[in-house]
Amino acid sequence: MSNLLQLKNISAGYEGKTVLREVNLNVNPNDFVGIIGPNGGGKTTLLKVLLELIEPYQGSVVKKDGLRIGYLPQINTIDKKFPISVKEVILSGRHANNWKLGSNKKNAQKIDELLQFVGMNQYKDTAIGDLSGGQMQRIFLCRALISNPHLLILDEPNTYVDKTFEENLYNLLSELNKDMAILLVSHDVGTISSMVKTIACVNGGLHYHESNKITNEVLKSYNCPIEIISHGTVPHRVLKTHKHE
Ligand SMILES: Nc1ncnc2c1ncn2[C@@H]1O[C@H](COP(=O)(O)OP(=O)(O)OP(=O)(O)O)[C@@H](O)[C@H]1O
Repeated sequence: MSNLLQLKNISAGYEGKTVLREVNLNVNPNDFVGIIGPNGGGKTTLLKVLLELIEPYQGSVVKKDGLRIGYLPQINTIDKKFPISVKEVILSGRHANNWKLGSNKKNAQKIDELLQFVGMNQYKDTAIGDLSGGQMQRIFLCRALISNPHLLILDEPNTYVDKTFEENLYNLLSELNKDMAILLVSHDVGTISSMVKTIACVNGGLHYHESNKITNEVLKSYNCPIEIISHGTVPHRVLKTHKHE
């Protein structure tokens, strides 16, 4: 198959409660899909299904043979007190894909290359807990990349990233997208629209839009009145006053 990955008619949730209903999604090489949706809409659950961290109630996940996935989790799920160095965190990404780089020398070279890529060479031996949220996120990006993935999955990568690195991150992602497909979960609807190629709205079901234009129709699947405004080069979103049922 030419798809990297297919979700076929997936329903999934927790303890018998359904969060995702009849979701279909195809991911092809060089796709760049922005995943948006309201809080609790099931975006992270969708990623867990893709990563086979939870088993769906119904449907199947079909992966291309040998598919390697790099995953950057939401940083608030990470225990900052975990006693492990930057270098060790990056290396731990190899195991996620059973990916062997060979000699220690090759590992060290690859780590240096990745740290250079995110501008953090001097932090190789620092304890992960001593980094700021933004720095930690960059290290977890290196971890996601160490196995040369075909598909990179990012859950809210811009939550902690400082403004100076944010633009840098988007440049890095468009560079990476030349070699790999990217799925990016973000609340920042405006930013997502300027970077991604297509949009998936996840709100129990999944609505796929073959374009990166955020139209009224896309926003309707959010069930919140959102307006996008542009401020210099960084678009913002505005929520009008509204009540959730
Ligand atoms: N481990 C869990 N056990 C039970 N319920 C869960 C678990 N994880 C998530 N949920 C519930 O599943 C629903 C979807 O959560 P999920 O984290 O997938 O949403 P999300 O779209 O990623 O939200 P957010 O934008 O807030 O990150 C929520 O109602 C949440 O409370």
